[in-house]
Amino acid sequence: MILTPRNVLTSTPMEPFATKVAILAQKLAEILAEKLGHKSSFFQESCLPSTCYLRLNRYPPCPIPSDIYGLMPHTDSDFLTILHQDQVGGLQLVKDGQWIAVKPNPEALVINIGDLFQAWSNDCYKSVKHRAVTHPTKERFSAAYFLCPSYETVIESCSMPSVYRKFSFREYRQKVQEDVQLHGYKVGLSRFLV
Ligand SMILES: O=C(O)CCC(=O)C(=O)O
Ligand SMILES: [Fe+2]
Repeated sequence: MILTPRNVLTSTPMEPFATKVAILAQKLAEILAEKLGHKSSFFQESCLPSTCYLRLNRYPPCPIPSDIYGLMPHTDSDFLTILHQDQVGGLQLVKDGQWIAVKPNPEALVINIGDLFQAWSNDCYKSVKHRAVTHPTKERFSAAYFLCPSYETVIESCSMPSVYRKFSFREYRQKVQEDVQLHGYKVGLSRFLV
């Protein structure tokens, strides 16, 4: 289920969560930019309530979890993602070339760097490859908030020489879709190497 700020804010119990994570996402983006020496209003100007969204994931139990992913390995095509997961567990990420499980903690939020922050930071921050595996007997829920810019936003490295050529978010989404249709998987940032 995809919740945009419009439908989130009118009717669901997700409203307080959405409102809080939206503020948190902006703060985190600013802090991460500042760490690189950039005091920037870029994220506030380009990531608007209408361009960010919340995705509610439900993973039904699966009797053959080793054969079927809840969510295929991927990187997120945004600046950053704030993820809340329940106590079941299933999120895994690649660290030093190995898949590792993220210990589930419903009291904590997981922050994932997305492709756009990697490009903007000129590879200082890396978007993390992750996946969700299923559980043989338990249903699992997670909620992910994606800090995304408008399609017109141009992503340009904050330092030189730039690893990636500049591109609009629209161009990025189109390339991802094209690759998925053509090859069955997302290629991602390497398509935009200089
Ligand atoms: O459910 C999870 O743990 C991961 C969700 C996720 O990666 C996504 O929605 O992009
Ligand atoms: Fe993801």
